[in-house]
Amino acid sequence: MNILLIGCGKMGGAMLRQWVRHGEHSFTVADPAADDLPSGVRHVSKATDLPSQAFDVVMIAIKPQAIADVLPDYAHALKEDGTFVSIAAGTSVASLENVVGDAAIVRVMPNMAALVGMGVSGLYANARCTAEQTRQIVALIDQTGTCIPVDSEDRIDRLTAVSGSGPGYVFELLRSYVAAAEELGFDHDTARTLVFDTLSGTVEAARQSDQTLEALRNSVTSKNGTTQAGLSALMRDGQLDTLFQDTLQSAYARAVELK
Ligand SMILES: NC(=O)C1=CN([C@@H]2O[C@H](COP(=O)(O)OP(=O)(O)OC[C@H]3O[C@@H](n4cnc5c(N)ncnc54)[C@H](OP(=O)(O)O)[C@@H]3O)[C@@H](O)[C@H]2O)C=CC1
Ligand SMILES: O=C(O)[C@@H]1CCC=N1
Repeated sequence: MNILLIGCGKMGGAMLRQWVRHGEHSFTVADPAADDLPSGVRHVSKATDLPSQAFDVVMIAIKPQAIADVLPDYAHALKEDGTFVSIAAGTSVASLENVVGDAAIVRVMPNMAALVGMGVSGLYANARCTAEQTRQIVALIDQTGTCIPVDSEDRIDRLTAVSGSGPGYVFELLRSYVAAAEELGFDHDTARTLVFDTLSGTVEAARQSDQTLEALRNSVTSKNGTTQAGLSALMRDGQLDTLFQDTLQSAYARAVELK
């Protein structure tokens, strides 16, 4: 497919690098600020540099607040049977239709793990998308990690709170965990290795196990042992659950505000 990427910042740039690595599609980037693009990617800095109806996919990867101003200039570049794909948080299909009219529109919510080809994305296609258009976009997003199609737009906003914003929570957890390991006397590099390997090894063990997460936790918690002492400080009589619930609800509420 011939794909136009509007905005090539942190998220669009991460996905683009995976797509280029797969080598299946042609890309043009429209972003005045973009430099250091992968080789083979075309760059335009003005919408007027683009021919009409040249692209199978126009991918919107700018900030939600900029879409209404920027997208109208690029809408002419999509083929009549092409697909608009938006990765913007919140911005609804209805808001996008207000800008581009009645069109095939797919909302995708990726996450920053796409940087290493391990992203997880939700995908919602509006009623104007044919089965073939949806299949093509699912296959495209699969190249950045895992793609999970959902059948309601609200699911995309909920998924934004879980996995779209998820790397932000995980980076912060890692920062705090590493800082605590340093407080306990480890140098920074050793603290990073201990925490990162504990995290990634434990996630993999959980993925490969058929036991519940609660059973796995209990299996490493000796009665009156060190893990029990640590966990009772971490869980604080249910406050950890409340903290995660508040975190996800706050992110979801913001996605709804951005509609
Ligand atoms: N970051 C993340 O983890 C995730 C982000 N998203 C969504 O992805 C979108 C982009 O976010 P993110 O990559 O973080 O943001 P960035 O600011 O890193 O990227 C946006 C890019 O668009 C460029 N841009 C601004 N105006 C224009 C224009 N008129 N034409 C073309 N390009 C323009 C910006 O340039 P300049 O910097 O000069 O303004 C920048 O390079 C957002 O809608 C966000 O909701 C979704 C999931 C995860
Ligand atoms: O913080 C944001 O709004 C974007 C969308 C999901 C992750 N980052």
